[in-house]
Amino acid sequence: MRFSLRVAPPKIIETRGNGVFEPARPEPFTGPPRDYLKMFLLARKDYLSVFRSGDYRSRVSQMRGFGRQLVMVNVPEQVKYVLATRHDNFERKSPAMRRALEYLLGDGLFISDGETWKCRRPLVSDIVHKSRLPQFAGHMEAVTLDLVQRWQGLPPDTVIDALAEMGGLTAEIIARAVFGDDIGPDDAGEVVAGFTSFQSLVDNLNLAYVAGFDNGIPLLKTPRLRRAIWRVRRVIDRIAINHLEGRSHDGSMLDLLVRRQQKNPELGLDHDALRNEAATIFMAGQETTAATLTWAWYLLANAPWSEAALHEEIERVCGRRPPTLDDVPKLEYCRAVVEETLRLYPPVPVLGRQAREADRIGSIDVLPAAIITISPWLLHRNPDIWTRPHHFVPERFLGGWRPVPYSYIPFASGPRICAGLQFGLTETILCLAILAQRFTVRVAPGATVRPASRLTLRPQNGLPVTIHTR
Ligand code: HEM
Repeated sequence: MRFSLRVAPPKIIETRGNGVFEPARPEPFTGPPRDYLKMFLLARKDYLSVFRSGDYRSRVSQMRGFGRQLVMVNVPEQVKYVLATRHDNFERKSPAMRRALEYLLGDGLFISDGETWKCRRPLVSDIVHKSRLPQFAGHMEAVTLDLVQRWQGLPPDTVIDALAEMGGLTAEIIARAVFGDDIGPDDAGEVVAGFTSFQSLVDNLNLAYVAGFDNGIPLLKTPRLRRAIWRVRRVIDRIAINHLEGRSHDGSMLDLLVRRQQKNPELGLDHDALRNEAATIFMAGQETTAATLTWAWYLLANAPWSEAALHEEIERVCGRRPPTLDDVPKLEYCRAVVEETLRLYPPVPVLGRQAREADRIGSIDVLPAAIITISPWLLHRNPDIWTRPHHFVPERFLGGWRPVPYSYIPFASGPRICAGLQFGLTETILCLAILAQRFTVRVAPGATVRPASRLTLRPQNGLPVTIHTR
């Protein structure tokens, strides 16, 4: 008899018809409660496949094994408790997240904590601040209009991967904002491919934590992992070095960081720290917006009534001239599509934290070093909070309606809220409007869409689409 450690992924639920679209999601897990091996094997590849239907409801629950405690929080008030009220006790990322990203990001803001995070957070928030949006929006508009030209030259019915296309688009935008440089499609493609391969190689879980190491242990650097890291870092390092050696003064984010350090040497940002922060902003800002745009195309392609409302709004607000930053506040429906996309497919579907000290969340006593997970995926589909939780209904975000506090957190919340929230939201709305004005996007016949959560939530095998000029 052959013993295999492979487990079949869950089936996908996806329904459409009569003006209703329920987009792809995995069937809830139904295995026995203590089938830890199966759950472990599934979670390594995709967290979403171990959620049971009960996990979607409002509750704080826990699992214990090998002396370790995993607490899952799916109640808005308790989400507030963890992310805001007791931030000091829960600010630290889970060992799995820290270990998964440390080779790429070093001590960059996304995975740092304690004094390093406290010192760098105001610095990074300042250089990506919304007051700088007019400068960044110039890059967003220019790069998207280049893509319009490229798509116009595609032979009819060419099948392309929307995830790779959106990855290239957002890589060029964020590269120009962070490095002030045009990295060009080849280097952008290299970064996107490197990060895709990196994601497929790192585990969602760090087994060493379960074996008693509170901080997990570093990942094994296999030749494939080394190569994936090298592909990303080679591009980022080359551009960063130009700045660090004083060859670029262009008002880019890295340029500002270098100047802040020169003015305030007590910040102690050495060469590596500057490069790590630049790489962090690049990675945090590229992958998330690319995934959001990709999911938005998938949703619109399957909801023609929503696509028509979007086209009508763009025409009413902009006529035939390309949308710009000034139009963004008027593109209310477009914003609603993006907000609903972030509800259904939050690019960071699981926020993992580690308790410093003992604490109490709801009625559960939390042990030091316990892992706390808050899943925007579960929270955003909680039937106790949302009506039609699995359906695509952008209209719910119209007319100034706002969700229950701490029930909608695609950018997290509290002191560690996404530093690039305004950048990311504006970029997604603007790119979507510019492209949707000129094209409709259709999912290629026969393509199956399977959402899979590794570091970010993306369609597992990309999103094959055809592009049609309007
Ligand atoms: C749709 C787009 C985006 C989404 C959904 C998103 C989401 C998030 C989330 C959920 C976190 C917190 C993760 C955690 O607590 O574990 C985060 C952190 C962060 N994001 Fe974003 N992000 C987006 C775009 C951006 C952009 C465009 C930038 C930069 C220009 C950026 C920079 C950062 C940084 C630096 C952090 C770390 C903040 C800290 O730990 O203090 N993000 N983002």
